[in-house]
Amino acid sequence: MRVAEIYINQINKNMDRSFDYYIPDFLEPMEIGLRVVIPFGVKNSKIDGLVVGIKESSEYKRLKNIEGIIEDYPKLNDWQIKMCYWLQKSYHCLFMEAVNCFVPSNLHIKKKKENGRNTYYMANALHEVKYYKLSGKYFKTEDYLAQIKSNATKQREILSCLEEIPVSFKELKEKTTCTTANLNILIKKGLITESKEINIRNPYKDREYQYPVNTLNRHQQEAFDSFNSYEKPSTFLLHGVTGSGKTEVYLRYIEETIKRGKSCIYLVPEISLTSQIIGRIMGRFKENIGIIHSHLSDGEKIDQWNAIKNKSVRIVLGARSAIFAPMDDLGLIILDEEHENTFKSNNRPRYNTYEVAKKLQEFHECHIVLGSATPSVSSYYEALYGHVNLLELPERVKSIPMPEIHIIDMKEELYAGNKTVISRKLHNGILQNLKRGEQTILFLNKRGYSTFVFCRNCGYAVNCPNCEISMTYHHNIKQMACHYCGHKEHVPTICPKCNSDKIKYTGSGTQKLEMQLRKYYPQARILRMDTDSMQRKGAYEETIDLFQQGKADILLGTQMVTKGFDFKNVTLVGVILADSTLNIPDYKASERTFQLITQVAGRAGRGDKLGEVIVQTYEPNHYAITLSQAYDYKGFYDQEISYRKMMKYPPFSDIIYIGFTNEDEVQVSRDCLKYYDKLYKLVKEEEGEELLREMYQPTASPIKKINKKYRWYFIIKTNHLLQYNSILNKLSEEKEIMELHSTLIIDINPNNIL
Ligand SMILES: Nc1ncnc2c1ncn2[C@@H]1O[C@H](COP(=O)(O)OP(=O)(O)OP(=O)(O)O)[C@@H](O)[C@H]1O
Ligand SMILES: [Zn+2]
Ligand SMILES: [Zn+2]
Repeated sequence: MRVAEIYINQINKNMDRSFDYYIPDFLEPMEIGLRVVIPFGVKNSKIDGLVVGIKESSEYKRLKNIEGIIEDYPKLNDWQIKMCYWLQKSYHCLFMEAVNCFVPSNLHIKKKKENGRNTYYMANALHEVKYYKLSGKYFKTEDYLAQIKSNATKQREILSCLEEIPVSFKELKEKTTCTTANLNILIKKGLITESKEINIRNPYKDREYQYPVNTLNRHQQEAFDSFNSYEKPSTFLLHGVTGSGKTEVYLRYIEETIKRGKSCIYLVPEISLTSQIIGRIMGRFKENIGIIHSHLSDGEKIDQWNAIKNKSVRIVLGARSAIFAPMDDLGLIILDEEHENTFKSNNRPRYNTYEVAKKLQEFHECHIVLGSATPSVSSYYEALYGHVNLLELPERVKSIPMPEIHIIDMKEELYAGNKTVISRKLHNGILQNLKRGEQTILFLNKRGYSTFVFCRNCGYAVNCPNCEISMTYHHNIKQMACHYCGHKEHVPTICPKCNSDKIKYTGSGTQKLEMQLRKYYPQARILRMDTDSMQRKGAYEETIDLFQQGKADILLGTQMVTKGFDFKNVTLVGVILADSTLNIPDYKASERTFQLITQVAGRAGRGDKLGEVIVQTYEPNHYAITLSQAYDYKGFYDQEISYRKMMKYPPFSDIIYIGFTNEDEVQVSRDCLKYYDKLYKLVKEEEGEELLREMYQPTASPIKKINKKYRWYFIIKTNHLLQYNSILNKLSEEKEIMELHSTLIIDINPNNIL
């Protein structure tokens, strides 16, 4: 018997290797990529696994046999298995965690007996519907009946009720008492035929969408022609100002790719998966679209998988996880709003979607298009000096002017006696807009009500007991909540430390802003959009629809309101406090601030009417603010890139974050230091001084504790990522490291290290 190498479907670092099993003859020809059921452990419990290799013999003795193959389970192709190994090694995850990116992991495996053998199938994949009809061999029902014994009552029953028009199994079941076994016998005898049809569970299928074709303007045409002139798989950065019609260009790229007989993946940040983008793409391409996001059930994922595999889906639209769609003939990957940090995964595997796309390019002849009004500094750098082709849309469609941006120094507001969070200019703007019936978007990067509750007498601040970070007061629940762990607490009326009753609330979040707006502008219809108000399913789409239809005057919210919206009647945008992103201790804080201001400003004046933007800040001279005011992307890029170069931040290095968490404060520091020492030794032995200099000392994390777990970390700022990755992989196989009590997190170029 031949031998199969099998990874067990379990997320367990001690099982992160393959196990050998015999392939019984009845399961030949076995293939790599199939899902099988095997006995495992002393109890021989049945468990499923993935075949990753097949060989003639094994170095181990007394192997167990594979029990069966799971029918209907998506088979992994060669390139997908290679991708899994690459993900495992590059992002330090378990092999099975990588596999789970490609296929649904929660299998409801069912067993059935067939010809005396166990066979397995998946209960989730029930939405594949089977149809039966008479085979067409004979003319009359009597002729069919003549082929079988008179005592085979069930078979006779089936034949009597079938015709040459297919009937679903469900319908057949209602009329007869047939079983699949009865049907299979009839199929074998050639009397009936079976066909399968996938009933795709697509919630968007029945909605009517339209997005008429726009004739490309000169810049769009150039971007389109340039893309078309590349034969070999290439990467592009489409840098187009807000409202320049990037979507239209993407849709043309897709159309072209489909024409060439290839398939497309269109990725957007999770939050932008709104009816707006879905409507545009469905409106243009109708049926052959699959929509993948993190809220799909496993059954729905399998449906999508099958539809992609049998080519009834040619375009996949989705958030970052859709990059793993099983397209064998991929021709194009689009990353819309490529600067968004949601393209980096914060869970294992902690992959970067763009890097995954580049890896896919090695297996498929596909183009990659990155698009943004505010490209990440790293992507733009690549476009200037690397292998990325820069395409530019420097103006808005129909030459609509960019809205004018005003900077308001909030210190001056205070001197002038204005103690509210709304400057006089913004106030007048809102009033005027209400009068004219035009819409306003207000952006504040903090949710909740008051962001800081403290005692004015002794300075005691209310912190989360689990996280050692200040809690935010939420007015709707009249409680304080921790934004890291969700812990809730009543606000003390008396200071627990000094018994004074001088408890003060400061700092303003979206909830408080909403209450203030309702007070100042009682006539206004106001909508709030943040993670608190968007918890209910469908709330997001509803809010956007209401605003789109003009049923509200003001939309206020967190980052959610800054992205991608194309509302023609918005003429005023206010940034309540630009500083909130600027003061985060992160090397990307300026970049993030520039992007947020530019993006939210870009929501104004997209129709016939002129737009205006008011940015409130305490740091009116910061370059991220002045250069966004001037719409000077290139100027911002130049300033930022020289700072990155001086500090050796990406793109001039990669940052490897190595963190530990543990409920025990002493243990976590000990484990972190131990790991650091081991790594230090290994790097010294294998690589030498140059790499050692790239390691920074371990320390407690800026947020010392989250969710009751203490945190320590160190970083490596490196130009030798590949060497480090292989050393880290080696280290994680060492017994001492595997036995550390603390949880280890390795994150390459993380979104943040707080
Ligand atoms: N060639 C064109 N002629 C006229 N209108 C166009 C053309 N191309 C696109 N549009 C329209 O212009 C508007 C803005 O386009 P789109 O939303 O694609 O901009 P964008 O570049 O993606 O902007 P943002 O980065 O702000 O999301 C849309 O309403 C779109 O239908
Ligand atoms: Zn006090
Ligand atoms: Zn907490």
